[in-house]
Amino acid sequence: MKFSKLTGFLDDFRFFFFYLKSKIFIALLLSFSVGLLDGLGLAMFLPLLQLVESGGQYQPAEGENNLDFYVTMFEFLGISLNLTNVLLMILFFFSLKGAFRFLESYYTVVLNMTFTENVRIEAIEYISTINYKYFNQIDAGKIQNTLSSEIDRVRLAFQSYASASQTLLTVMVYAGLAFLTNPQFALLVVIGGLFSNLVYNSLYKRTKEISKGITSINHSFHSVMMQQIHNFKYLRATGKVAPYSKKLKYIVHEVSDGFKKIGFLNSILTATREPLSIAVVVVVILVQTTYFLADLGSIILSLLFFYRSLNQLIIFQNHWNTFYGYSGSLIGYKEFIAEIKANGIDYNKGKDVQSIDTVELKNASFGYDQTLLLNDINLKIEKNSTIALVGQSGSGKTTLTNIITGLLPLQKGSILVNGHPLNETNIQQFQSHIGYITQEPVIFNDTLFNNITFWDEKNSENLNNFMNCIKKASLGDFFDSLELSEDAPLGNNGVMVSGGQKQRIAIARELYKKVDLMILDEATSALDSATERDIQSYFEENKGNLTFVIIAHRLSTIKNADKIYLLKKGRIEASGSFSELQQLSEEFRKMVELQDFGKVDTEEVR
Ligand SMILES: Nc1ncnc2c1ncn2[C@@H]1O[C@H](COP(=O)(O)OP(=O)(O)OP(=O)(O)O)[C@@H](O)[C@H]1O
Repeated sequence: MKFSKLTGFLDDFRFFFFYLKSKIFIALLLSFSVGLLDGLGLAMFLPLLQLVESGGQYQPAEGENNLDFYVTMFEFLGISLNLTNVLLMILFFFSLKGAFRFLESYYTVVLNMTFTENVRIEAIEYISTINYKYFNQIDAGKIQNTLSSEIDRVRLAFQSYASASQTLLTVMVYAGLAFLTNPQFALLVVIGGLFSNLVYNSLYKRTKEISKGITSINHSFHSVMMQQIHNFKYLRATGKVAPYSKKLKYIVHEVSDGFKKIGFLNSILTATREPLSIAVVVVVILVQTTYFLADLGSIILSLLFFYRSLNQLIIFQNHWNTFYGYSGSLIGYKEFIAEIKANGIDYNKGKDVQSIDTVELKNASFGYDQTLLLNDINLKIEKNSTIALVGQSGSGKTTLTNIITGLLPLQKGSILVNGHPLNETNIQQFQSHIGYITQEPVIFNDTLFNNITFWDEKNSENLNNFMNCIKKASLGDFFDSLELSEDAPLGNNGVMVSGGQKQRIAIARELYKKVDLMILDEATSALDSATERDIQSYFEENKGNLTFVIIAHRLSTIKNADKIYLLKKGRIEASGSFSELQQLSEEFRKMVELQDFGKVDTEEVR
């Protein structure tokens, strides 16, 4: 094993040890015990052969035989070496080996499951720390693929690594016993092992390269597949399902080709190993019988150990190549976790937030790169006030709400929550007081009850609360029409409900949550006029009891806002009440005129 290989092996060991601690050593100890007990049992064949040879009376063999001490030890313990005792000892060692084999086998399952569980939990924890800015930039397919198939491949990598380590240890036990029996054999085992390793080295390298390739193709497969599902309606309606599927099929072929190549290399390894090891055994026998005059028992026993050792070596090499086959995923997973660590935030540290009273932005600037999308923003959101953000499409309204909710970090300036810097505040707690109703309502593939209560227990208090929110969000008629009432499923992305219903369900969820700060991002865009009026009147009723930040393209929604901010290219162009802004800003006046304000219309300013 070259030095770089050894450090690679130790690196992987460190990685697995991190998840399993001393469990790894227990598993290795069990494998060692199995090998040793097997060896001890086999070694009893030596006195057995000699007993048979000498007609029942044990006579230590003449010449080189390092296992004699073992036989003498039995005599020392007062166990006389007659045929019955030797046979009983053989039975004893192999029965004990059976018991240890059971422990080893079961413990290996425990080890695998503990590893998989710990890795999955770690991945879930790390994913929950990802900051939104990084999330916006990362390929969603990579996250999905890592969490599903890649983690599984990492599990398989560990499985083969553990099996390889266990068999390697057994190889060493047999080699050690062979060495004790006859050093020449041991030397030949080592030479044989090194020789076959040399032959297979390039195959290992190639397998590793292909495996890395498969991991990256798998990422793009998941990415393309997710997009197909996400945009299925569009693709179906515009006859683009088939051309898009072509992309997917191409990737499927590529993955399959990669696996075939690995399979081909594995087949070479499987097919050539036995002839190669037999060739080594033949040479060993020839050398032993021609040049060394060891006694027959010692030769047979050494060969037995030697052959077992080689067999184990074959198994080891198979596991090792399988490990290489999955090592691409292991590397990918390590890189993924390192990337997430570098882009993660501890959302649960900092000053506690019991409620949101004020949120203030001071000279706040933000950009994904050098280009600032928000520039020198100053605004203060007072408790129970309603502020509105207006401006043309792309002016920065959504980005500003992402800053207010702590989703995106500022590049310059500061954000204060209740007068305290947000970066020293417990963001998780702060966000738990925020309701967010977006242009695209978030619907989970679950029941109406779970969608609104976020999987709360279904007791009478929560059900009452749920029904109140249903009524307040004007979902009463919809609810009455449901055969399964609160248990009605909403389907994937809410396909079983209309756009307006989806938005009202999202509103009901925020009402149930009892928030301090409600962000409405064009919340009424999918509602019909009547429903819009209902929701509007709900906001009117709650105006003064709750803090609202409203992004509204329809100016009718915000005519009573306490303060309206007009955004232009990431800057606040003007601010004031509706009438103040009409006087202050030509642009706002035009927006009002364009919407023929006075009627509740449906046209949008974009
Ligand atoms: N993830 C992103 N990476 C880079 N630029 C982005 C990203 N998201 C938004 N932007 C850019 O930021 C600018 C402001 O976008 P934002 O969504 O805040 O505008 P908006 O006023 O809410 O628009 P609309 O009314 O159309 O929703 C746009 O120029 C947009 O291209």
